[in-house]
Amino acid sequence: IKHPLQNIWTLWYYEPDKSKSWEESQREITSFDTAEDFWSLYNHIKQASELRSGCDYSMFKQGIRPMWEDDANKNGGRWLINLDKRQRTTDLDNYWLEILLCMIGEGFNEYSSDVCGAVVNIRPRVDKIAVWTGDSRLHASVLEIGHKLKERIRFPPKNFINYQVHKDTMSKSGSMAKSIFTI
Ligand SMILES: CN(C)c1nc(=O)c2c([nH]1)N([C@@H]1O[C@H](COP(=O)(O)OP(=O)(O)O)[C@@H](O)[C@H]1O)CN2C
Repeated sequence: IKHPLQNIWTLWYYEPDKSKSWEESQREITSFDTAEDFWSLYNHIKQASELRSGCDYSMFKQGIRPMWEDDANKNGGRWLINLDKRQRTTDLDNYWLEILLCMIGEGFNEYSSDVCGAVVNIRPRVDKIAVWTGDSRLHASVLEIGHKLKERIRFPPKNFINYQVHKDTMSKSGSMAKSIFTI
């Protein structure tokens, strides 16, 4: 028999399309709820580093759309990892896979219920990976998730990741949204 996961997860793919709204360009690929089905999906699709600039993968718990406005995300925020160009060939795919495995394996322990999903953005200058949590006011939970994230992907301790509230990211002026935590 297959190894069941605690949650059902859905993979989304975003490709910029001038003729469509941002939301219409978010395409639901498929959902899975066993480890085996995760691996068949993962081995079947392009690696994040092979996507064209402007594209995203998102993996969220079934029923949560990969957007700020979803009820599960609207009071939440994200731990944001910025990767420079060089890291696209070295770290991007490794970090992304580790984060996917951590999420589907409920690796954030008692705080796994606060995790909504993760997003990887392939961009011309800086690629980004983010873990989205459901309530930015649960500071203990947010911080635990952040520390677990850095530990799991073996992020260099001297490098920092920031937690941004989605409401601040939505209203950001310029490229830098406010961060409420930096670890
Ligand atoms: C429902 N809705 C429209 C809506 N809901 C959303 O949840 C949502 C958007 N729109 N996003 C749009 O993409 C632009 C780039 O963000 P980016 O995160 O790709 O990052 P870059 O600026 O391309 O690096 C954002 O500025 C925003 O326009 C992003 N986003 C998450």
